[in-house]
Amino acid sequence: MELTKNRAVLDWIDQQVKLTQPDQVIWIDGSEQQLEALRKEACATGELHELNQEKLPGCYLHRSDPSDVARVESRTFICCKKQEDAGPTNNWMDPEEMYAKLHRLYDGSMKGRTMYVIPYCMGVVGSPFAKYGIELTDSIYVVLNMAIMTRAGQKAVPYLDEQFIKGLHARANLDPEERYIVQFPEDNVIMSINSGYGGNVLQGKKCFALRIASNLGRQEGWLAEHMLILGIQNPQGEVRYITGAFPSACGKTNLAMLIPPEGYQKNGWKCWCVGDDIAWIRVGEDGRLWAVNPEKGFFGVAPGTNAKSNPNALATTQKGTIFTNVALNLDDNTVWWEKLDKHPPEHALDWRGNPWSPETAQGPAAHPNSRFTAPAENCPCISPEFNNPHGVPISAIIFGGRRAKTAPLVYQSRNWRHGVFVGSIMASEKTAAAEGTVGETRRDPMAMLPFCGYHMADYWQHWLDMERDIAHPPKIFNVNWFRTDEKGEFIWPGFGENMRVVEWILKRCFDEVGARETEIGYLPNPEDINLEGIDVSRETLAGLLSVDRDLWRKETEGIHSFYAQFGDKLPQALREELAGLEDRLKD
Ligand SMILES: Nc1nc2c(ncn2[C@@H]2O[C@H](COP(=O)(O)OP(=O)(O)OP(=O)(O)O)[C@@H](O)[C@H]2O)c(=O)[nH]1
Ligand SMILES: O=C([O-])CC(=O)C(=O)O
Ligand SMILES: [Mn+2]
Repeated sequence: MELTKNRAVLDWIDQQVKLTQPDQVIWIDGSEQQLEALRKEACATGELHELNQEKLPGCYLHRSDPSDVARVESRTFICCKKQEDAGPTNNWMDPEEMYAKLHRLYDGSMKGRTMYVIPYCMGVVGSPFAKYGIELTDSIYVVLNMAIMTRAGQKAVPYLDEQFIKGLHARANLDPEERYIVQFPEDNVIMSINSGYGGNVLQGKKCFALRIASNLGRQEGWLAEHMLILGIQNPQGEVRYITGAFPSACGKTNLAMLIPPEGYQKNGWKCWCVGDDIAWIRVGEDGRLWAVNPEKGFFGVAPGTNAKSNPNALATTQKGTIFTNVALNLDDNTVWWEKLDKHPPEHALDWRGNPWSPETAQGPAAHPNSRFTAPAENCPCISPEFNNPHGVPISAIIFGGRRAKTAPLVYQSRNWRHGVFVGSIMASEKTAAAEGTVGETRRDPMAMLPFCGYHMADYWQHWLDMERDIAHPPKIFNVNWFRTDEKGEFIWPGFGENMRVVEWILKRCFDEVGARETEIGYLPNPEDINLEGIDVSRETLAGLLSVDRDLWRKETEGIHSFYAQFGDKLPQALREELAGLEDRLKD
């Protein structure tokens, strides 16, 4: 039954029904009863596998097509009227041409299938900062994931107005050559086809909350960012919030759920997770930046998650979770992935569904980009502010990536403008979160390369312009947990121990510690990072905090060639920041 009489909504749905020709149309009301019926149906068809309900209540396993396991950046398009508005880092096609192409692909694509209508809200329902959309999909997997990741169903319906975001997804025949993830920012339309993988087809996430929302943020004066939001409570009971932008699979979920080391806990430190992937950030009436997490769940990387690295994430996945492309432990009908524990299951099916055992293994049991979709409310450290419609005030913004060498453990930018520069030159070694060669270094400004829905240079200008409105800007930092030694091993223990760096960052924000000025920004005096209780010597730390002038000179060459593609559009402020850095690196 239709959940609304809103003509604009119904007319648009009618058009999509005519195009895709499903056998039936079902509105998702968000009720547990309806979702449970869909889970049953998906289990009957093999789309989901029910896991051990005693050990993992409400948990299911899904295997995607082996050709469809990560975001496909080469098939992701920003279709605005002028190519120049999409910029050199986005794929572009003329909207009319793209609509024509897509209409051919969607034509009759839902014949014999059901179209589900998912009304949903990004943000807290009814909040002045929330945004609403509808995703039409023929995939139960998408419905069940959207129900975890967004505030979906009846409750979003009264808020669907003229500006609602229109999304259409069809699995079609999963042909990788005809796979398209398309955003039309001028029409607030999202269309994805021939994929069933999360990041491509859970449209609330990257398509809406980043690519479309970054456009809305630019028009309306706010920022949509690929950032975690973390609250840190000190022994005095004050909670301070930081956001962090790291590229995909570079540690946002892990930092967002950080558990302070024992010594810190004894002294009364505690951390709270507000968000692990996306932050919508606005200037508050008090002149500070305030961040909300528009999502309601976590779509997190499974491999590497374990009781030691991220016990909060592991606990979050123990009920009501959908696992995608992990291994199935046949001994007790539970899940397994690399590094979950030391003992791989004796009898297992790998992520493709083929028999797998540690002795005969040809490859990993779980896909390196296998994921869990888990409700945020399961998280033991979920912030009491999680549902606060105004969000939380931000003291620091952290950028970071995987760099084996160049970037030190942490440094602070000189000011907002320099901080925007530091974000714009972010680089990281590629991970399995997207198609392509793992390990190659690529520039990923603000971790937004695949997610910025307009011209990257205009986006930097928007960041620079925001300064005018922020009376009390957060301080901006860069971190790198991933420096390696000669043997290629990580030098810094990372994970919970990153608290030591976060403490220094907060002290800087509240003028509680000094720093030394270097060519690239302010670095900690090594004695100011607490090393109590870890096996890291002062010398090792000094190494992690060193700035190799030769490497940085090479780095500036890389920045030049990266910046070159933006031509005249590159903000003058960033040109000047680069020149300043080069100057300071001269002998
Ligand atoms: N060495 C080291 N590895 C880390 C650290 N934090 C996270 N990782 C590893 O990085 C990988 C991805 O981490 P996540 O926290 O899931 O990454 P994310 O940024 O949330 O990724 P997306 O969901 O793709 O946006 C996992 O394999 C982690 O084990 C750290 O401090 N040190
Ligand atoms: O979108 C996805 O597939 C998961 C994600 O968070 C990312 O890749 O940054
Ligand atoms: Mn992400």
